[in-house]
Amino acid sequence: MSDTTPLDDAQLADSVLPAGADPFALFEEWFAAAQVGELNDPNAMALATASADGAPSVRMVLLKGHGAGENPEGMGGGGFTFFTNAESRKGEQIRANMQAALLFHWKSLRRQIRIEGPLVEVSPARADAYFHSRPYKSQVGSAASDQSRPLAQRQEYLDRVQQVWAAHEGEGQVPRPAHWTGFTLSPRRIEFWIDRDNRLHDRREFVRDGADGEWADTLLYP
Ligand SMILES: Cc1cc2nc3c(=O)[nH]c(=O)nc-3n(C[C@H](O)[C@H](O)[C@H](O)COP(=O)(O)O)c2cc1C
Ligand SMILES: Cc1ncc(COP(=O)(O)O)c(CN)c1O
Repeated sequence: MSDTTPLDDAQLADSVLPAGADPFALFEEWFAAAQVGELNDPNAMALATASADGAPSVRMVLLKGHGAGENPEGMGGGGFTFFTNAESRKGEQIRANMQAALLFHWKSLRRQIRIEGPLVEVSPARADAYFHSRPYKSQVGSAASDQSRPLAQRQEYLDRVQQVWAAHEGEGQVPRPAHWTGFTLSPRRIEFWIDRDNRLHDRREFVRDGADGEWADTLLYP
């Protein structure tokens, strides 16, 4: 027989996602909690892109810049930035269709954030700065990788790694490959989801028309 004990006060409590909140501020709050509560890569997020004809694909990337202070190509309005090889599969999809969706799921916190909007490439100066802030080993690994293209055998990649390593060891940094860059998602929709007992979850979405638009928010049925 099913459990028919009455819902308790915690389950019947109102939403913990305040109406009229600033979604960037709420993101910062949850992201800070994830730094403490999530074991590995609290900045890991799924990045969904789609081909020109609308076929979606998704993979994990790391968030490397975020918040109201992000300034996608001078349009302002904040954003969420990741870096990648623009000649990869995702890079080709982004070139064909400059929009994406991001998903954070912090399992230990039982929280999810979904973010959607157009993408803007970061400036070459910012891509350089981020690329050179990475450890030498990571610079080498990225520069030697034709990300997402077929590799006949792993040794081929390892040989390229050795070559790039030796070529730039003296300077201690690798020139950034022109195709290694970053993109900032300018959010048009941000949704916060928090687990509540018995699947009586709590969701609030924030939407705006443009990078300089006002946020409007509403609760959603879980
Ligand atoms: C936790 C995690 C973080 C990752 N971060 C990145 C990243 O920031 N940039 C990146 O290009 N690939 C990253 N990767 C690898 C991608 O998931 C993916 O394998 C790669 O970018 C190729 O994707 P594509 O073929 O769709 O272009 C990460 C993988 C994991 C599991
Ligand atoms: C291929 C690749 N590129 C980039 C990153 C992002 O991390 P970082 O820039 O800190 O190396 C990762 C992290 N797993 C990765 O696997």
